[in-house]
Amino acid sequence: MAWRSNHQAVYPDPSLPFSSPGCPSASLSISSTTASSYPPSSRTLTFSKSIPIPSKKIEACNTQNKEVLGWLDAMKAQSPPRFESYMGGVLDPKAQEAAAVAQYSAWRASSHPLCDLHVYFVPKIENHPSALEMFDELMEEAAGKQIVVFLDYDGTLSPIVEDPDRAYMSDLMRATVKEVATHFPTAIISGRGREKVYDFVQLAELYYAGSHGMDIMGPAEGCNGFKATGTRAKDKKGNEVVFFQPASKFLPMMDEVCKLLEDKAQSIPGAKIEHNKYCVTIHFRRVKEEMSMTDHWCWGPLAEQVEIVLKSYPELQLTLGRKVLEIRPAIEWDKGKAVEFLLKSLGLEDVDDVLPVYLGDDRTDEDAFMALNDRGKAFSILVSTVAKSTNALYSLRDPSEVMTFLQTLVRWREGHPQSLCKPADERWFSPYGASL
Ligand SMILES: O=P(O)(O)OC[C@H]1O[C@H](O[C@H]2O[C@H](CO)[C@@H](O)[C@H](O)[C@H]2O)[C@H](O)[C@@H](O)[C@@H]1O
Repeated sequence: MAWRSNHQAVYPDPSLPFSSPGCPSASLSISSTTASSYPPSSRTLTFSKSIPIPSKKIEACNTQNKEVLGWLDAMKAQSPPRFESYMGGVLDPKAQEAAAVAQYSAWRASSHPLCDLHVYFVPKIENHPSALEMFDELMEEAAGKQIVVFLDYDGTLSPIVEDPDRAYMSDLMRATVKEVATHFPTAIISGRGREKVYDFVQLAELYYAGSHGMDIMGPAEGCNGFKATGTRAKDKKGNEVVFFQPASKFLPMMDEVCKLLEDKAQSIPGAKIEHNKYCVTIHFRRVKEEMSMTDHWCWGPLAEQVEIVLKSYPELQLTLGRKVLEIRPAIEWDKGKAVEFLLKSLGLEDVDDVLPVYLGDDRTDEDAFMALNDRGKAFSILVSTVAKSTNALYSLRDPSEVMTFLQTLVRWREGHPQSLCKPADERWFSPYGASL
């Protein structure tokens, strides 16, 4: 396993033409190995030291630390951005809304005049057509293949909410996912701890990969170089299951880091530290973005605390999500590797016979989109209400469209009982049916 010691944030989103207020924009530069494509395959982005940061923005973020400002700027790029015209200046609210609507419809149309035009707020846009509108075409590709479904949790199966402990999925979504799992091998791949995401989903029919894929429960036999290690157990059929945890030796370190951050965050209103086993998540969503007369704590000082802790742990790295910074082991393992691992473990790696479908909303899902793109035949679907730079080929707006898509997939499967999809592989079993 290759190790990385990397305290630069990975996957900031120099997204589209937009920059956000508050923290500096255009302060990121992509390293030479990655500049040709975004998101880059090696994911080592560096922050430019040369671009001056306006003092007003430094004040607003209440930090002068350029590295921290870079993190915050990249984190903000994950959220719906404000629209700035190329002529300079932020558009007024009505123009912003119009720009957002025009841009989004261009982004997810299968073809659109804006795609070929450079207009003042949309430079050029790649298409990520709606997976619902393209459904029939997609299913032509699926003919005769075993579909495997991979689902992210937050923002995909459950709507994004202020309190991460209350990110419930609806009963209808649960019933839909359950139906999906009766027809297709299905796995949930989440940044959350595996047990936590299972508590939300409560379905025994699925595979679960928590901590951004660093905590997988699956078949024990291992395959293609992945030696199955870890705690073993038996499922109901007597199949041996294994917990695959490539970062297991980091657990004491993650406990330590979580404790340190909890101590630091307790005096910061709105800050929340979430222990996701092999990943510690620092939530900014309920922290004031800028300092005010009454709030002396804001994003800048919280991020500075994160930096202080991170500096003492060279074996860990920082990643970004939707209003979260995350600290995780600097190992070469991510959601993309987890997808590959699961496909291999399930004997479903055959590119010609198997069609993986991955739905996710976050920067961390880009690793899975990239892995599937590398594989060739797969459907990668970004869930987003705004136009974003992504490796996904298709898009869906929100969890409600995700549910419609999954229901449509189930109905399609029911209408094609013989001609499509192989019978379930004997090795396909539910690890959560095991008495653990
Ligand atoms: O991989 P995922 O299943 O998408 O998990 C990614 C992170 O999701 C959660 O945070 C996000 O959702 C919260 C609830 O809606 C929201 O409050 C937060 O701002 C979002 O970033 C989860 O709490 C994190 O631990 C996951 O890493």
